[in-house]
Amino acid sequence: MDVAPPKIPVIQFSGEDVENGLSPSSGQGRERWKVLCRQVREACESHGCFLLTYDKIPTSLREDMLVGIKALFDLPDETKSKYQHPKPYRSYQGKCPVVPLHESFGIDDATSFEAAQDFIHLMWPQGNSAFCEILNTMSSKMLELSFTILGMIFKSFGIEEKQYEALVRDISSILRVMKYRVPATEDQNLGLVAHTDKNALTVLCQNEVQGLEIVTKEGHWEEVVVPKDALVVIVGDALKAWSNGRLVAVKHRVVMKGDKERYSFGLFTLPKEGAMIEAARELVDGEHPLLYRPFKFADYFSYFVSNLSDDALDIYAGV
Ligand SMILES: O=C(O)CCC(=O)C(=O)O
Ligand SMILES: [Fe+2]
Repeated sequence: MDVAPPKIPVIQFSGEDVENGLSPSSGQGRERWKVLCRQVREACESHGCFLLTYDKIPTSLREDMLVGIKALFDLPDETKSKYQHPKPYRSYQGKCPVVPLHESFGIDDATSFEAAQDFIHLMWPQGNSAFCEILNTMSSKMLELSFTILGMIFKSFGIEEKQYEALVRDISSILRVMKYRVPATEDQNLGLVAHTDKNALTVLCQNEVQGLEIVTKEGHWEEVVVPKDALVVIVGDALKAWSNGRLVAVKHRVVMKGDKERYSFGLFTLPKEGAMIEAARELVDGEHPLLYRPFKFADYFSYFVSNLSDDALDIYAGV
């Protein structure tokens, strides 16, 4: 008898759950919050990702964002190519031979109005204040959500508040927006090559076109069927190292099927330039010996960019 593969966990919480969980006055709310924190941690331990429905990122904002992104990719190649950045994974990337279906931009700290404005101004010199506002609001909401999720993981591991505060101080973000074209032939349907995210935590949002796949613990590719209103949360290498390998940095890719273009965007939280990643003391003991030496995230990232190895974290920081 075939055993159905374990399903990717779906977790639901609301802005009210977050408030109740953190407010000192609500006993019941705090209990529910504890359960949610455990669900989040367990999903990150068992799958390295989960699907989330969360009402503080309204559907209308998601829709406006997707409309704006489509208009962005509809700009002439010449305009899009003006976005060049010295750091990897930011500059406009289009029709690269390895992933010809994929186009993307990466905007550092789009949560700052000035950064969002600079980007918009380069793409639309005549102005596009409506999309600037949407991009900035969406990034800020996604960053706040990322901090909430990181806080939930810390709480569930029983890690002191001070360490969480230090992590938050040391985090910045990149907003990446992506388009995947419809493949001309079925054998050329790879939208994005298999990889683990190098950053701490990724929160992804997509249009109705599915395509994301993850490698299960059993080593099989499994499609992530994302419900219409859900977000996808993915653990990256930095968080895996910080958790001393307790959380899984799940390998994933995008495979295009059907005849519709896929649009997605993700908020990637990552340690700031110069920040160190060091396994939390509470997560290292006799049963869980230290797996990764302390390292500077930026150095690890440079190492990855020049080697592009699948097991970069183990090779670079494994003890
Ligand atoms: O488009 C997607 O849903 C996935 C994107 C992704 O995995 C990435 O940019 O790292
Ligand atoms: Fe990814």
